[in-house]
Amino acid sequence: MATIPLVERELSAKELSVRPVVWTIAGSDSGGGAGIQADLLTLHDLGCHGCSVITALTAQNSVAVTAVEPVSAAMLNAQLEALKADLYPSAVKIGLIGNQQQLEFLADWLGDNLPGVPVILDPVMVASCGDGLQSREEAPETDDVKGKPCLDFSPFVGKISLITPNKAELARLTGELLADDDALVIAADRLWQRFGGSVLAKGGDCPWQQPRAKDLLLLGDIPTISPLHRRQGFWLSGERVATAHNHGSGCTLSSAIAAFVARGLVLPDAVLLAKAYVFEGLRQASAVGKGPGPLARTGIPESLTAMASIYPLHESRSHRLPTKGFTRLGRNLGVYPVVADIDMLEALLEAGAKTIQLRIKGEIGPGSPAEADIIRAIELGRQYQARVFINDHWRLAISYGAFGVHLGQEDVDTVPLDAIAEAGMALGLSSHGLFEALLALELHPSYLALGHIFPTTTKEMPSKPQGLETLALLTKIVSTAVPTVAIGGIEAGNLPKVAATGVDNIAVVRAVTEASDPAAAFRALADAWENRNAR
Ligand SMILES: Cc1ncc(COP(=O)(O)OP(=O)(O)O)c(N)n1
Ligand SMILES: Cc1ncsc1CCOP(=O)(O)O
Ligand SMILES: [Mg+2]
Repeated sequence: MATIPLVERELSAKELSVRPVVWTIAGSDSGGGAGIQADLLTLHDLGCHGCSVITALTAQNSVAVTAVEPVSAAMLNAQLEALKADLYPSAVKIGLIGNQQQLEFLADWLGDNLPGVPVILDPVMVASCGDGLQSREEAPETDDVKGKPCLDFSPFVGKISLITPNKAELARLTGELLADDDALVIAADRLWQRFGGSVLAKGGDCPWQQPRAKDLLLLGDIPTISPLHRRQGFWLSGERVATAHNHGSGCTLSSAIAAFVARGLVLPDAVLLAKAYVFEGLRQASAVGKGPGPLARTGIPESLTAMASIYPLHESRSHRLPTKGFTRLGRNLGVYPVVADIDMLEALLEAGAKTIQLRIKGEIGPGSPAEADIIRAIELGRQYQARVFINDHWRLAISYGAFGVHLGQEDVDTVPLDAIAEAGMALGLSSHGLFEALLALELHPSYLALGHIFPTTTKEMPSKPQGLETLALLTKIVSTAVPTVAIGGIEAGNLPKVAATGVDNIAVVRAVTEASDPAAAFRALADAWENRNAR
């Protein structure tokens, strides 16, 4: 099936026809900076086809909201039914809801008609110019952000994937007075417990967060992310952009999240990309009217500098950052076989492998044959002057002076990384998507594995295959910082397409281990990889 490339912005007519459909259910901003207008610009810019369900008309410009008029219940229903009949969505973003009656209707309608479709709810209550956006009787004018919520969002409980309140909205939704990060965490947690799904509590309007702004991401029980990160909280810390031109930033963020989710990214990856998109949009924003101007539309973010830094809420990995760095490697590691058998490891070294991994799963007892294999693999590495990585068994790797260790995300919280660095060893880390890649980068590994690219039977994976487009995007984002290794389902037939993503290296299991002649299969892959740019 043709898809729209995540990294190339020139789209062919065919690619345009495969844009995923995303609905924005929101208010019209006559000024063009926020609401439906911002959402449609965002969705188009991010390769989606945006459809709109208008909840309310607002008369506004860049300095004030002068009138708000909810559409009738019949009109709301007609828009939803028209779209459902022909333009079924891959994701839905909800912004301004005109009144309580609309809210209740929407919650029921979405539950009944779009089961399983991801819904991103931006609980819009106040425009960036400070004016309330619900009709007057719904939102009595007040400066007190702790006041009663304008709307009762409880009909959405259990029906949304993500809710994205800013500080003022979080305060109103929870009735909490928010004056510091501790209060923000408590309030976001309450919302999380109440709504299910995930919460992104935005910190841009938290005056105490200086010089960086931090959003709190509380992830729900998402089956397609690592169990390690389900029901966990993370701070996403980003540079504040000094600009007055931020009109529609919340709308842009939530519609960008919906766009990336519709394009198949898991929620935490979609949130990070959307945050980077808003960051770039703010950096390049300029005035249109007399007040705050709209964000620029700058396409899918590809730069590491636009990405937020991630810190687990309950534990900072930073204190485990080794003072000594891990061995630095050049970009080119050669085709990287991952094997469980010591004789095969030797045969592949003989065939010219310069980077190789011994991957023996399970406990290894002292004096066991598996321990002997690890010792032998390390010796062979010295003999053949190759980079031999030991998977998982870091104690043995340190004891016998291996070149390096390969660890998964689940290991980095328990393994003393200092000991690996102090031993002068290299560290390879796994990642399954952007969120994990950025988490891993905080530890400055020697290389970063990006997987799994294609379906694999070698290992049971909770995540979906990343595919070539995501691999290309991840490579663009991280490869300025670390050598990259693609893994998962890679073999001679798909090697040219993998090479075209720009990833630095490939790692393979079955393509070598299941070949009738593993050494010959390795040599053929190595030859194809070395000559990848010559074809
Ligand atoms: C090069 C390379 N990339 C990824 C992995 C996977 O490692 P991990 O996530 O620790 O899973 P296991 O291999 O331990 O099952 C790898 N081994 N090598
Ligand atoms: C260990 C591992 N980690 C991510 S994918 C994978 C297995 C890759 O094996 P194969 O090359 O046989 O698909
Ligand atoms: Mg492992």
